[in-house]
Amino acid sequence: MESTQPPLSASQHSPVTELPSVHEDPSQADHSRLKPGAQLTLMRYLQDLPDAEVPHTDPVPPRFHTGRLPNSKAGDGKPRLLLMGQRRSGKSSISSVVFHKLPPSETLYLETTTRIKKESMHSFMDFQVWDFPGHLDYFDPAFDVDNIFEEIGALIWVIDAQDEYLEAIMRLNTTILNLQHSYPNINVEVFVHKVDGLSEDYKGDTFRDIIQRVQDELSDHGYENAPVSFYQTSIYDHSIFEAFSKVIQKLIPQLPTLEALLNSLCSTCHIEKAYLFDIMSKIYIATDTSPTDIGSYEICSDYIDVVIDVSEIYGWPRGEQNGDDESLTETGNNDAESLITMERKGNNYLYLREINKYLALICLMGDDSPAEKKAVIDYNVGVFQAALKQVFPRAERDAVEAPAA
Ligand SMILES: Nc1nc2c(ncn2[C@@H]2O[C@H](COP(=O)(O)OP(=O)(O)OP(=O)(O)O)[C@@H](O)[C@H]2O)c(=O)[nH]1
Repeated sequence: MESTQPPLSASQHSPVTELPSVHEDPSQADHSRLKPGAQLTLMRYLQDLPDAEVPHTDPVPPRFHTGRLPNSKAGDGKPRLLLMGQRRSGKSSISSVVFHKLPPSETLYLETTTRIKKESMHSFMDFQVWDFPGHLDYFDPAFDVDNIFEEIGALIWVIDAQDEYLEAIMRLNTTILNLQHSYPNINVEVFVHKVDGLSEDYKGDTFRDIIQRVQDELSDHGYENAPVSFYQTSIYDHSIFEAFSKVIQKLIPQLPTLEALLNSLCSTCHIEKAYLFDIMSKIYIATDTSPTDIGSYEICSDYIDVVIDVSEIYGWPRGEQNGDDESLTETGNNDAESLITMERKGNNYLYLREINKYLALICLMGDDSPAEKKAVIDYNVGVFQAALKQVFPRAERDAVEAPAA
């Protein structure tokens, strides 16, 4: 990794450790069991640059993940997140709250989905969200199953925890078993949803019961270690964003690189927790590897809301401001930054820096990170920002080509 600026440390002015190399996963090399479409992964969507392609026969592993699978064809399709589950389980509500900022209470007025609703999301990576009607039997011969599941990123199965869930589990298992031969690598993400209405004890019992039933039934059919993950979610708190963050993170091949960069930044600047947020959806696409607690995510997520609200009032059209100044057009915009104090078990600091058009870095700092270190933190975050440009070149290119209106 080439960096024009040597980084500084908050305590001693020593360089930040060099960016780690991330090698291609050899287990991904053999996909002969899969249908051609299933061989594609999200990587190729992420950085659709000609120079990001890695020839299959290249004996030298790339130093950084390139955003493309060696055997993938160049295409302009987008990875899909499929939202499936029983009627009224909350699929449309989830999509509306996370991606359209619909206030949760207004989901009461959402109409039943009668046909597959396909939406494209444009952010640091482009993807599609397909919202399925609850009653649909997609394994009916009338449906082109390959067309639905071919370029899928994740299958999100929503189960209403406040309702009778046995049939939902049965349909989920049927779907997993049907898919396992052709698409064994699909991530199945089960959202045990609407947990807001349940008592703590009942919530835990229901969650465990659902996991047990799904796993038992799958192993009865000889399918051990199915790639299924479970989350407790509700649109009335941050849990749905947290769950979506984890789903999306699995689709980002550069995640280990991002985590290593954030770890490095945290240790150099004495930051307790750092999140890289997708501003539009408030999904965090990476965080450092120190333990995450929902509380720190909530603080950061609320802070993004404040910053967005303020910038909507006082913001300016950045495209016009950039002019020809190369240092500005490189990142697509001026850096927006702020440092505020918060009363939360002492003097904690929140530091936000807009990284590019799509991403913002938010850091949570404890007592030992007072404002006087801000210059050093600024500098190191600048180094982090420069490194990120190499990890997500496409986001930068978009920011230059299509400045925000
Ligand atoms: N308590 C609670 N209610 C929720 C939650 N999410 C959704 N709901 C409610 O569940 C009801 C059904 O939500 P929808 O999003 O329409 O469900 P759907 O799965 O899209 O339904 P179909 O379109 O019929 O397949 C609505 O009244 C929502 O307000 C949640 O997290 N908690």
